[in-house]
Amino acid sequence: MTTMIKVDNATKSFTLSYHRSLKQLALAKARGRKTHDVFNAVDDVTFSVKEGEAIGLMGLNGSGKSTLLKLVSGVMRPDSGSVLTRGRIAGLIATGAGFDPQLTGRDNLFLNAAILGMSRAETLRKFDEIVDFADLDKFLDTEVAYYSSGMKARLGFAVAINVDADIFIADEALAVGDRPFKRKCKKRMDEIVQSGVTMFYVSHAPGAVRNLCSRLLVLEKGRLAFDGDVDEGIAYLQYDDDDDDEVKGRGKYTSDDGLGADI
Ligand SMILES: Nc1ncnc2c1ncn2[C@@H]1O[C@H](COP(=O)(O)OP(=O)(O)OP(=O)(O)O)[C@@H](O)[C@H]1O
Repeated sequence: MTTMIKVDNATKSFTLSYHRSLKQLALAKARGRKTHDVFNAVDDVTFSVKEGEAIGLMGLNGSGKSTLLKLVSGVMRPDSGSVLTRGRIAGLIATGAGFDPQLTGRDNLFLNAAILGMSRAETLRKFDEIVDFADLDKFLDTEVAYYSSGMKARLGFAVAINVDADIFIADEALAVGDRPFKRKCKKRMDEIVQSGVTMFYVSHAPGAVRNLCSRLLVLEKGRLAFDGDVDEGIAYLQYDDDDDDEVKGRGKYTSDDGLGADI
């Protein structure tokens, strides 16, 4: 089967600066104190994803999930190692990025679709489906400046989720929609997986990962700590489904963030 994502020894470092003002920085330097630290947000990560696989990515806050997703989506390049992908990548990352508040929902729909690589003809073909999905009919010709944050999110999701892609990546963006909208997104993501599109899904919700994914990657402090069966990975994380609020083992999870199991 074709390999769609190939990540080899990928490392991405960030600089953590300890001082905010120039004065603080100068004082720290004069006193011979450390002014910054370099750390690996993604640390020597290697894995590959085959066509049609649905991969979940879990880990504690700050473990490097979003950074890894940015490497896969091409938003960032690794400092060392390599990240190769095949085909068109789309997904729910930074949905609605590039919205112009002075333009109407309709104009922003076309603008956003263009940013995501859709031609005008493709957007016109999918227009009704996108509007229907966003459920913003009455407000389509209202300036986006007057949209609630939920309405903006719906429009952004509706466009992103309708882009034809070979690899679909989603970064827990679904957590902001209301319950019926989350349900709609879940159904659409199921359809995307069923249609054979490769899925890369970042979530803190074990239920959602169980429902959608056939394999799980777990990041710990930037390193790939687990790669395998979803249930085994969730057990590795020591998540207890029956106890939403308790902090256990490697982290705290609730079953109702994003696409929780209860949907
Ligand atoms: N642009 C950046 N510059 C500096 N540090 C960054 C940058 N982006 C992320 N980091 C740091 O890298 C680490 C990993 O962040 P990342 O957002 O990838 O984690 P995450 O696993 O997605 O977390 P969460 O579950 O909270 O979304 C964190 O310590 C974060 O502060």
